[in-house]
Amino acid sequence: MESIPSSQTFKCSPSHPKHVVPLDFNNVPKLPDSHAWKTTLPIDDHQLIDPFTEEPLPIIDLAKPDVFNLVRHACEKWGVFQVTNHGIPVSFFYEIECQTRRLFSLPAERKLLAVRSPEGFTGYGLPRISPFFPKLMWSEGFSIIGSPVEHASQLWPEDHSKFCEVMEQYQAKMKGLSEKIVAAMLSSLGLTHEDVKWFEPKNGCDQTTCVLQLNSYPVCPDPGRAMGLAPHTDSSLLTLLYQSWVSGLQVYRDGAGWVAVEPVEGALVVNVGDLMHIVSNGKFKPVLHRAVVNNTHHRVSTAYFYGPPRDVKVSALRKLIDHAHPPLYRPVTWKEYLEAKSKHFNKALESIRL
Ligand SMILES: O=C(O)CCC(=O)C(=O)O
Ligand SMILES: [Fe+2]
Repeated sequence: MESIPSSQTFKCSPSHPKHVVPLDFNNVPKLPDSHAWKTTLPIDDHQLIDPFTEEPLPIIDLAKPDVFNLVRHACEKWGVFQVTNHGIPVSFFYEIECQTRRLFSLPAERKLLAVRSPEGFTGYGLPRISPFFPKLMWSEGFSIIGSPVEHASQLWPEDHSKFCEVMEQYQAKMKGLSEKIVAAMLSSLGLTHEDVKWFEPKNGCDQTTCVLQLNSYPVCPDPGRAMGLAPHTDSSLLTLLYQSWVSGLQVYRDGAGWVAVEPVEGALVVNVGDLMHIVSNGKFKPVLHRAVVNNTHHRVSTAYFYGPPRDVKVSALRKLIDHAHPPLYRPVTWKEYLEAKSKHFNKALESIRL
């Protein structure tokens, strides 16, 4: 069984200049040294069930009557589950996948027209976690907050309206579903609407700034030595991930190693993020996950990072605190937490621990 490769060992000080652009993956016949990770990553060394409990990764039908129990179990034991019956038609996922593939199939020089600026949050570029690792990842991304029109018009001066329309519709659908799943997570802990008023829009004004991240993992000449996306937890309350039909996502189970999250048609993967861990006062675990690559299929995924309104201080919910369970972390806004993450990465939670 593979020991956990890097979440414990990677450096917390950025070792790359911040503004490095992705490779032109189509023109690299051999894995360059910059992208060859030291350890061979046995990509087949993962399992489909937890070998200790023999439990498969939970797939939860949101229309089931016992959904709260299932959600609570999944969030406490796994920090990740897949959802079906969520109300978003499969045809819509095909549209988002089609637009995502359309973007990443553009020639490298065109994608570079929409590159994310060093201080920016949106546009085309490397995975944001790249500075924390000694090697580069075999992937490229495109980040969207709200309307993607600014960068999309750089990619397709004449022909970006369909892309923008699909991306905006997708964000609206993901937001609605995220609200529903967060409510289910909190209800599963015995909390009511009254206990969690903070994630509702104030004065009719919605101040959430969720991020839609399109990921692309091109076909790789040496997948056993490359890394698609290095191990990390998400900084969100939760993340909704659509991973198309190509496998690649793996989650880490303590003592058991990496477990593959196999694509299920029409299902979405739900990751518990760091902020949900704070809100639940440690009851729900943020899932450590990574993406591996392959030498036959170009994989894409879309990750929607859902968080609280910008100015809200996130802290353990009052009903979850008592003498035996004091608050574990100091209150932080999403912005403050992202700053901690960009400085301390996998030690960010520790850095706000009380
Ligand atoms: O592509 C995947 O399966 C994982 C993506 C992911 O973890 C992320 O974008 O944070
Ligand atoms: Fe992630």
